[in-house]
Amino acid sequence: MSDPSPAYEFVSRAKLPTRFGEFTIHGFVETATQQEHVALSYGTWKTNAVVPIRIHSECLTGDALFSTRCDCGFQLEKALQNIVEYGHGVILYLRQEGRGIGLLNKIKAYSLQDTGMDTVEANEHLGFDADLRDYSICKLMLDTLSIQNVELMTNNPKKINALKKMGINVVKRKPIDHGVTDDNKHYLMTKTAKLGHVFNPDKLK
Ligand SMILES: Nc1nc2c(ncn2[C@@H]2O[C@H](COP(=O)(O)OP(=O)(O)OP(=O)(O)O)[C@@H](O)[C@H]2O)c(=O)[nH]1
Repeated sequence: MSDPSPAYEFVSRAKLPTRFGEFTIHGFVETATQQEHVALSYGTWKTNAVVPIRIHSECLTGDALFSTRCDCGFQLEKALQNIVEYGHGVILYLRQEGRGIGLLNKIKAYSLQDTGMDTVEANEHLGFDADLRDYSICKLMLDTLSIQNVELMTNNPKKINALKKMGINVVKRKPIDHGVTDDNKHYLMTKTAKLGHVFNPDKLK
């Protein structure tokens, strides 16, 4: 009997010079949905090294359109800088916009937040769970990049648990609490109170 088709596949890689330094971009696809994801790697490492990584969920508004409603763009920039300063590392950029509800639903959720709901209430009002993300593609990405041990840049314990469950050794968490603005303070407080995020309370004053 032939093997069932894999859930995810590596497709191709290429150089990606950026404002921060020269990365390599690695493309992956989810076979069932054809959803595309990328990993950005910088530098080299030995297989058993502890590699600094960030798992970053797509946020078109923050990552590409300079929105200050969230901290996403600031975190992405800081992670790229950290990796270049460190000399090597990886961003796993997952195309799970709006914590998995998609761009247009995120705009609907923003619209509800403009009327006073918080980020969790808005998702639920639209009929979604607060967080629909799935991190399983990270295993193929990390295997493809020969990474077993990581230092994870995050404030989100769910990402740590997801990596541990897939057998990745999370040696350390590096907080990434950059980019607090008057526009996103309430959002970050809600994530801390309702979504389990670990955030330095002094930064939210
Ligand atoms: N539904 C919804 N999604 C949002 C909102 N604001 C930002 N997002 C999405 O939230 C996700 C944030 O992703 P990340 O920054 O990787 O994840 P995180 O859970 O904040 O964890 P860390 O940043 O690693 O601490 C992105 O997919 C954004 O598009 C919002 O108000 N509603």
